[in-house]
Amino acid sequence: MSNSIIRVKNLSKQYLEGQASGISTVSFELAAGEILAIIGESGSGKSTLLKCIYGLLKPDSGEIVFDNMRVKGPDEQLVPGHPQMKMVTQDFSLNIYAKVYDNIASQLSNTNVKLKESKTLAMMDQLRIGHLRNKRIVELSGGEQQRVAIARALVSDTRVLLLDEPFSQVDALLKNQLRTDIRKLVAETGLTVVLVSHDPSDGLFLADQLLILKSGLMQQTGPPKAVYMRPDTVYTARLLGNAVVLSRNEAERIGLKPQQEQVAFYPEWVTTGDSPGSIPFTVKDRYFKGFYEELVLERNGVQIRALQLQNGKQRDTDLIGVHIPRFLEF
Ligand SMILES: Nc1ncnc2c1ncn2[C@@H]1O[C@H](COP(=O)(O)OP(=O)(O)OP(=O)(O)O)[C@@H](O)[C@H]1O
Repeated sequence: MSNSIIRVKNLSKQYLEGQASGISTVSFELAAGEILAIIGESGSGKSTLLKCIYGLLKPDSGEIVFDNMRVKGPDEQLVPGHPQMKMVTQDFSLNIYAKVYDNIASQLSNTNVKLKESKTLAMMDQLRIGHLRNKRIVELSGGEQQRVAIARALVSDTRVLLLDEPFSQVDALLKNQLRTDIRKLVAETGLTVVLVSHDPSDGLFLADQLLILKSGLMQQTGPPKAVYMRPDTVYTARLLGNAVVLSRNEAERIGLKPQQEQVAFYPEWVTTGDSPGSIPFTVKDRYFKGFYEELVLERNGVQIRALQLQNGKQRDTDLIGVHIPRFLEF
């Protein structure tokens, strides 16, 4: 990748000698203006990787290169990392008694007061927090504080923004708005973003690239749609789409004919209804989820899950015809 702004090569960081904790030989490249989402279950090493990229943690081996310059760790310089790379953590690290404007403006030097003011106001406009200018941080909601923290991180000509669980403190509606705002910001400014989330939908919606971590090891990277549709491992299929995973024997008991030892499919790949060739399953449970319903289905002692749109056409029957047109093999 010729225009990559961040290159991470064989990065390893173990906290305890001889024990698997931290990350091991992680490598990736990220082009300027792209969003990378690091996704993995709890304890998989997401924060460790982000802290190493930011320069907060000294890796045991490997390197991080920002714009062709090696990022220096905490043992090498007083303020580690790179000045054009900023991180927003879950606690936002804002001065809670100071006003919104001052929290943001404090990131800029006083040598040109007019420029300082115009940059701060422009950044506040971009993040739609201009009306909060004179409010103190303690008077803001979690979502508003999130916007201030991002504005604060970006105001000083930042080129790479690192976000640690950026949506953990906001409700679903606000989360959608913030995710859309971040995408817009990246499209308008060419900003590069690396975000860590335990919620795969953040990565699927926002990212240009996903990096899947398991126990500190990289499982797969690639564009969200490609990784979702062709996961390399059962772990990734479960993580991204809560896939149904069956052994070969179980798969055969519900009429599938796999070649490999494990089969996985997403619940939305299962079609229900009495189409030709469908196989009858017993409906064990129905979970109302709003615009769709999740069904737990059983045949020959094997349970699977399927989704049904709540469009008024579905019937509340105990037996249902099932067709599984596509499945993955591992
Ligand atoms: N300071 C530390 N000392 C010892 N072990 C640590 C330290 N920080 C993290 N670890 C261990 O390293 C592993 C990765 O932790 P990390 O915080 O990077 O995971 P994570 O994917 O960000 O988890 P979560 O989603 O729960 O925040 C875990 O096993 C964790 O217990």
